[in-house]
Amino acid sequence: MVTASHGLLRQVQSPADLKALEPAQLPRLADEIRAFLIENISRTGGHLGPNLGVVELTIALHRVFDSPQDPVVFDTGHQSYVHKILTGRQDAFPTLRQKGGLAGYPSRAESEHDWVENSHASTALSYADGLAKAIRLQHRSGTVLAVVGDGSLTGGMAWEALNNIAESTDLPLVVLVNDNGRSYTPTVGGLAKQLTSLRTHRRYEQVLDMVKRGVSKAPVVGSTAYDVLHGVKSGLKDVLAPQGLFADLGLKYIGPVDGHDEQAVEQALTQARQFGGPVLVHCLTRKGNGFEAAEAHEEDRFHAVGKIDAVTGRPLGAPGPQTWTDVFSEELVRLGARDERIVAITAAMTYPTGLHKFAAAFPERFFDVGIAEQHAVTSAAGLAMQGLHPVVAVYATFLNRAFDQLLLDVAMHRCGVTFVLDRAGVTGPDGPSHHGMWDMSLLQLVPGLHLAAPRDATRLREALDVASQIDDAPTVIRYSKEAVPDDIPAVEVVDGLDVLLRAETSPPRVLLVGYGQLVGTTLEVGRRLVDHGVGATVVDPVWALPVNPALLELARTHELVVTVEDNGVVGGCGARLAQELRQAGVATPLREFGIAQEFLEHGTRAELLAELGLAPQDIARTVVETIVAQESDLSRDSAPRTA
Ligand SMILES: Cc1ncc(C[n+]2csc(CCOP(=O)(O)OP(=O)(O)O)c2C)c(N)n1
Ligand SMILES: CC(=O)[C@@H](O)[C@H](O)COP(=O)(O)O
Ligand SMILES: [Mg+2]
Repeated sequence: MVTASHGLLRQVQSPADLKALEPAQLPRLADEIRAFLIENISRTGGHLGPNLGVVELTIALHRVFDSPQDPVVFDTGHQSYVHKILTGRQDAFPTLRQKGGLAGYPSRAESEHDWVENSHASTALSYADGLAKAIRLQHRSGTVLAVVGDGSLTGGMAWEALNNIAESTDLPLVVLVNDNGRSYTPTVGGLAKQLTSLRTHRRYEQVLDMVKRGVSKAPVVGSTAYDVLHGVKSGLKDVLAPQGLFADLGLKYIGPVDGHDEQAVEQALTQARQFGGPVLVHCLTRKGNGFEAAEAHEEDRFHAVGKIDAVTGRPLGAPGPQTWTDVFSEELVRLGARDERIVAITAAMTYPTGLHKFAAAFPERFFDVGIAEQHAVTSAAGLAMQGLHPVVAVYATFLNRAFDQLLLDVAMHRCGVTFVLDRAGVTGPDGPSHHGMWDMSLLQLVPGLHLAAPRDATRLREALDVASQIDDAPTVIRYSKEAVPDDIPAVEVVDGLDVLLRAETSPPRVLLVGYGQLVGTTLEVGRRLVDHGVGATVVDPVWALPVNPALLELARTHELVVTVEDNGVVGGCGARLAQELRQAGVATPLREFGIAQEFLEHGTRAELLAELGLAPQDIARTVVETIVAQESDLSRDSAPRTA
């Protein structure tokens, strides 16, 4: 939404328009962008805090660099709204993160100025390394700018890239570190300490002031504050040893620069771009800057908000229903009180995964490792080897990058580690790299792994208890982003299978196997079939892996098996059950329903599930069509063959 108070902003529809502005106009532009962000994101929801923190530095980078000839890459991409505002997409903001609307991350389909769409952190420097090498190799002009947050720098990939970048002297690459001291919560680890020391060193503040006042005539590029101080006849007596993580790695470093002083950032980026080799510009910013409610929000500075009041920042509407995360959060504290072997690990997502209650109750048994899922998993293996039972809580999609660690560091060593995958299945507004649609397919490859997809809170609690007692293999519990449904009781239990609906007709025709959040849908399908006179049995194995042999026996007595899961269909639980049926010689055909194995755009979870044909009525219709087709095949095959 663009109002009259955005007069100056309306004039800026491209980086060229931005470059044409006088420096004296930029503070007003920054104010208008902040107002625009608050007005729009308070209505749509989104990453308000991160974007309020990058207003000035995004203005500066688009005045210094010539996008898209100079590729600008955002790490994680959640902080690219200002970039979008300045590259001709202001009018689309009322559609942010909505189906068919503006993506919440860079989108190559939206703009030539967008490069990286993956919302998984710590990738930007590797992309930038490749982009810069290509420019150099092809003797093209252009300098790559990578914008990376302090949190994303705690990811291993970032250091793999820095290790390569640091050895080069002529790579056309500038790294802008957006250091606001936080991921959601304050950034952890030695890196955070290093950044803090750079940020708070007494002399650096004076250097900061000098750079700001333009006192320093000495080239600040390629030097630490030590050289700047030496080069400046400013009477400063102290000298600073060339210090700091980045300088020690051999990277040219400029900073720290006040990331809310647009001219200071412009000056630093100008010098860095001219240098002709890799330079790291360290900008200090505040997440949520300019919105009091965000800056005061202790938990995460409005990292990701729903619809809120644009003045007070308070959530609009009544508080939502209990979520899966809420149930897990409380149950883990109970489990931790009962079993002191339980320890918990997060990868910089304490609150989003619900571990904050466990952390408060058992601070010495809680570990935040930063955005470092691979490290989290193998560290968990170490904890398990010493007799503890780690619970690693991550969003399902982020486990992808730690698959090798789970397979070989945990499972091969028969370590009892429990993985709790939040946001499993279709998530919605965060788009293709956020849907938790890969884990069931990946994890069914892991020998010995147990995977539970609870259908309700009671099953989640039970699964967590069972998992905590399995100490010779990985256990996985997955649940979606939605509210937790009311309990769905079993009408009977057959060899570990929860029977939710027993066919009245004899023989029963369709065996419906539901998994996790879609068990409710599966039960609704069963009821529709029964209403149409098709005998249906509905079961929930709860533990999808290993496959319960009782499913194979039940399948023998039905004409068709139907599986319904909130996971990609390729390699999903349906595919795995079909394989087990074949291996057991059970000829009953199986029809899988799940997420099409494609990159799904953003939208609401309900919209996307319906689009995938996972609404109960659609599944029921397809099942009836399948049954009818089977009947006609049967009658054709059994009809006497005419000569
Ligand atoms: C691999 C991975 N793990 C977790 C996340 C969830 N996540 C999104 S943004 C974020 C914090 C990023 O912090 P930082 O890089 O400092 O950026 P800021 O939000 O502070 O601008 C996290 C943990 C993610 N996107 N990718
Ligand atoms: C950018 C990122 O990875 C997270 O901030 C994500 O957007 C949060 O998703 P939820 O809103 O589902 O917690
Ligand atoms: Mg940060």
